[in-house]
Amino acid sequence: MLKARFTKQLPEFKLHAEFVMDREIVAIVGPSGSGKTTFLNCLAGTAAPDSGRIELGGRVFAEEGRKPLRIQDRHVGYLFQDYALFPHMTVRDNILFGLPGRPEPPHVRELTELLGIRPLMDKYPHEISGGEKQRTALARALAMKPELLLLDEPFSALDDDTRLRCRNELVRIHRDWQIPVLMVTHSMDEARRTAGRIVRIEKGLMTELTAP
Ligand SMILES: Nc1ncnc2c1ncn2[C@@H]1O[C@H](COP(=O)(O)OP(=O)(O)OP(=O)(O)O)[C@@H](O)[C@H]1O
Repeated sequence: MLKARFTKQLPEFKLHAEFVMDREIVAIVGPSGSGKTTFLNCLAGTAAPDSGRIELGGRVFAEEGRKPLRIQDRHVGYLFQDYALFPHMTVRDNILFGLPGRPEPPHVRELTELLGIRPLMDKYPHEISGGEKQRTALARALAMKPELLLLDEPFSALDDDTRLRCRNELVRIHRDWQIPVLMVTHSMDEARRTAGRIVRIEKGLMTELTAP
C-alpha cells in the first residue's frame, strides 16, 4: 500500500497530495504544468515534499522532521518522460545499470525476452527506435525489482501499434509482478484502457475521477 499525504510549494501554486493506492494501476491525468511530474518526483525521491508523509508498505520515504529515505533505498522504478537512457552505454548496460553483480540475473533475461529487446542488447540508444527506447527504459525501471513503478507519459512518443503492444506488455507485467503502478498520461483514452482508477491533478489539487 502506498500512502502519500504531503504538500510542496511550486512557483505558481502548491501541490496538495492526498493519495492512497494498492497493487493496482492508477493513471494520473491533468493539464500541462499541473504538478503530475512533481508528484512522481516526490515519491521517487528526486524532489522533496515541504511537509507531510509518504510511505510504501510500512517503509517511510519522507516525514516531517526526519531525513528522507535515500533514492536507492526506496526500490522505486521510474520511467522518465524522455526515457533518460545513457547515450554512451549499450541497451544491456543501460538495463543493468545500478544492479549489483554481473552477469545479468535470470529475471532480467526474462524481462528483456518478454519486452522483445534481446536482439538490441549490444546496440546504443541512437541506433534504436523510439518504441525500442521506451521498452529499454521500461526494462531498466523493472530490472531492479521495484516495489512501486512510476511511468511518466510512457507511451506518448509511440505510434499506435507500438503503443498498443507496449500497453499490453505493461498490463501483463503488472499481472505477473503485482506491484502498484502509477502512470502519468495526457490521454484519457489510454488512462481508461490501462488503469483501474484515474486521478486528476489540476493546479496541484488531486481528485479521483469516477467511471462514467
Ligand atoms: N524544479 C523546479 N523548479 C521550478 N519550478 C518547477 C520545478 N519543477 C516543476 N516546476 C514548475 O511546477 C509546475 C508543475 O510542473 P510539473 O512538471 O510537475 O507539471 P506536469 O503536470 O508534470 O506538466 P507536464 O504535463 O507538462 O509534464 C510547473 O509550473 C513547472 O514549471
